[in-house]
Amino acid sequence: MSDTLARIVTSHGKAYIVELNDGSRRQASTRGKKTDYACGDRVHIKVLNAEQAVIEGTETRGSLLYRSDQWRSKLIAANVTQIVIVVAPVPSFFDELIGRCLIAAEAADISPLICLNKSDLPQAAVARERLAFYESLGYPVLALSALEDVQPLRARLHGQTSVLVGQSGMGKSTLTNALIPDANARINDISVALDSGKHTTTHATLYHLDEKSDLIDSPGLQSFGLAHVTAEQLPRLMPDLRGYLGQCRFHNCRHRQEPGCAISQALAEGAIRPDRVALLQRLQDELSAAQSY
Ligand SMILES: Nc1nc2c(ncn2[C@@H]2O[C@H](COP(=O)(O)OP(=O)(O)OP(=O)(O)O)[C@@H](O)[C@H]2O)c(=O)[nH]1
Ligand SMILES: [Zn+2]
Repeated sequence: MSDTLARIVTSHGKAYIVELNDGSRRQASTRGKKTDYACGDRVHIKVLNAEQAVIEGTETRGSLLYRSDQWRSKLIAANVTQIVIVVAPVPSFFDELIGRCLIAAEAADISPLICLNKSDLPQAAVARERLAFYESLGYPVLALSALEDVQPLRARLHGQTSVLVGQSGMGKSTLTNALIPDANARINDISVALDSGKHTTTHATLYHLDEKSDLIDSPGLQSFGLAHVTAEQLPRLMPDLRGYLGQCRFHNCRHRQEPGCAISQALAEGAIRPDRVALLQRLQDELSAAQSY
């Protein structure tokens, strides 16, 4: 038995697969009831034999993505450096989801990339115009067609550990399959290896795109909540609102009906979009509800 470093490449309930530096893999379990490990975690393990290992602890994480709602929060991916928000002209995408993903990325200190897929469709021009707003906030937008060529995206994934997020129908699976041709087959192998007959739906898998680039795929990443952000933090995570912080008359301003609110004033003057203030207020309300549980 020896102590060594490894990376969690699959998490599936309490069962994990870890990859050692030599590229070999082991099924791994944790000590006791400890389950707060995530796909992408760099961990210390004790190798038991050619098939099995025990996870002893994790290295400090560069970032951590949660899936959270009012009631609970679950780790899904660690050490992610980039969130790719996949949108498409058809079906139409929601600014709400883009806004939430961008805030989550800011909160976790992960770079976001907005990827406009299906740019082969005629409706792509209108979608591009809608996305110009996010570009004006400083977020990169990449237009491509998963059916024609994923190379532009592959180039943007280089040197990163990325995750794809997006509404259903935007083309995440098509993109993933184009980037990792045998992804489905590998997921089946993993399910067989880890699933002892039970149905465990939450799993995340890390794929190597090349020596320096990884892609984490997780069904739980299609939408992730923001319950780990505080209501007060929110405007700081929105680049168009950030500049007004500290300018309201009251230091604990909630940016609603308060007199002397810099955000309300900017809204009245047309300097901020109404849907962005509406998103701020909706998230504030959701977070207050979650925190009172
Ligand atoms: N025209 C066009 N169609 C595409 C493109 N990429 C994906 N599609 C189509 O869009 C539909 C949805 O693609 P999926 O990859 O299943 O979308 P998804 O985001 O994984 O959706 P869920 O599985 O529901 O989460 C399919 O019919 C694809 O063939 C593209 O670049 N151009
Ligand atoms: Zn205010």
